[in-house]
Amino acid sequence: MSASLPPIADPDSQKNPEPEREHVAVYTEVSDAALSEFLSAYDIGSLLSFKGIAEGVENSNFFLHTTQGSYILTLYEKRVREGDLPFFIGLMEHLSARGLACPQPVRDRAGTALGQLCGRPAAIVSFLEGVSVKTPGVGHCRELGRALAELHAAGADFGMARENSLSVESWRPLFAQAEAQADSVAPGLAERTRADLALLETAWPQNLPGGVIHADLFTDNVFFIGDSLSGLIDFYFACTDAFAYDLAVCLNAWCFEADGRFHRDMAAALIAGYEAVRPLEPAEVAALPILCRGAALRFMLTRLVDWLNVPPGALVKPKDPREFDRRLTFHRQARDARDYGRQA
Ligand SMILES: Nc1ncnc2c1ncn2[C@@H]1O[C@H](COP(=O)(O)OP(=O)(O)O)[C@@H](O)[C@H]1O
Ligand SMILES: N[C@@H](CCOP(=O)(O)O)C(=O)O
Repeated sequence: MSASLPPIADPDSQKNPEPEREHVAVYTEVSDAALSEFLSAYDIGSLLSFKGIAEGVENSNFFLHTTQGSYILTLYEKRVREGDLPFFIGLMEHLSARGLACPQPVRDRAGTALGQLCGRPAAIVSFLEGVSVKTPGVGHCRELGRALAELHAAGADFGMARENSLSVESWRPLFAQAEAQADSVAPGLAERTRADLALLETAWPQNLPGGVIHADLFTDNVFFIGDSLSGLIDFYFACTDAFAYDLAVCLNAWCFEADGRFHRDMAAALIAGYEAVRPLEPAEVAALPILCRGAALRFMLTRLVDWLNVPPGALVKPKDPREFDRRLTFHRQARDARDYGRQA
């Protein structure tokens, strides 16, 4: 399947951002015969229906309804390193066994949770009820903060580790791929990014409390039923890093408008929800502004590289790097955690 994209390096073409997910993100077609053979290894009943899911960027996802229930089938596409899959699958198994509302991988009769389908690594996970919120409020942020701290606690005795391949050391090489064209996306972006990189590489905090983090807990990866958080999905950026960095990712993802306006009340609720479960240590509180600035730069850079490198026939419209350029304007002037709504 293919879809045409607007010219990507023309900022005016996206002055009024359109919905970000307008293309079907199913990269691998799965035939009935291939699916039947794949499912014959599992004890999940017989197939009632099967449908590709448009949302999502990285992988091909399908809803599966069987006589025993609902599931998600994921075919892992090229951007996910195959060697990382045991970490992701093992982590979801671990967290769901600890009671966290996240997808639970389903093992086949041989006890394996990772198989092969249509030439791709593939897994079936439990279906989570709920919907993601497009315009979160204070209550959602408080719930999110709680769930994030619960995730950090539940991951404490997980036996595997995975380096954060998108942490500070990766940002300069990422920027090198985009530097020459950065100013065509936003005037002055290259110079601003050079200055941010220089500062962050010097000031990036080390030795903060850490463990397993989600690292991509944006609104599309969190489900709610009514006002209650019902599940966390998409663990495919999860890694071992500072807990407070995960909080910084969430502050960026949940507490800003696309135009850069900051919602202090939502940030305060997010931090308070987190601290109701796991109080931050003084070093984490002190590091919050720099962590938020780094998290914003990380998403600006990955978006920028994608924006400038849309492959022919791409199925998914790239996300706008300028949203994070605008957030960086806020982070550059933040002095301490009080600017993010944390009570002193
Ligand atoms: N366990 C799940 N339960 C319910 N829906 C899911 C589940 N996993 C994925 N989905 C659906 O599939 C979509 C894409 O999943 P996601 O993991 O975000 O894909 P990608 O890694 O490709 O971005 C989600 O927005 C959601 O609608
Ligand atoms: N959250 C990232 C992009 C990753 O997309 P996801 O669908 O895998 O969460 C961003 O906003 O840049």
